[in-house]
Amino acid sequence: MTDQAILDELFAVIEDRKETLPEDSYTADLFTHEKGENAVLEKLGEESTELLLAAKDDDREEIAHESADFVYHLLVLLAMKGMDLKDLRAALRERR
Ligand SMILES: N=c1c2ncn([C@@H]3O[C@H](COP(=O)(O)OP(=O)(O)OP(=O)(O)O)[C@@H](O)[C@H]3O)c2ncn1[C@@H]1O[C@H](COP(=O)(O)O)[C@@H](O)[C@H]1O
Repeated sequence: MTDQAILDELFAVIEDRKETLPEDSYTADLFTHEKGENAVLEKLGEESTELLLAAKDDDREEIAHESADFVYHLLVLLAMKGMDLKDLRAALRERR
């Protein structure tokens, strides 16, 4: 993946997992979880807490790691809601 396009490429992989539901995919597990969307909502809660703790520790490596975990789960949530990165970009653009 190129750095510039990494979010779009990750989102495309997430959409593919949503469509094909491979057995060995963590992403597919989130889409088919018995808790429904609560599975990804709980992960977002956990990841945001882990991000806050990393920030409080001033641990830049951990901040980057937990931010990536959070963004990945955020993209899964957008895909679950039938939304995509265009919605996120549009919301950000409206604020400029
Ligand atoms: N970017 C991610 C990604 N980020 C986080 N995660 C998973 O999210 C979970 C995070 O939960 P936890 O914080 O509890 O994780 P942990 O293992 O306890 O520890 P840490 O991650 O906090 O160190 C872990 O299981 C990670 O593997 C991800 N799982 C998949 N992807 C990407 O999604 C795509 C599809 O992956 P599969 O669905 O696995 O095919 C691939 O491009 C992957 O790189």
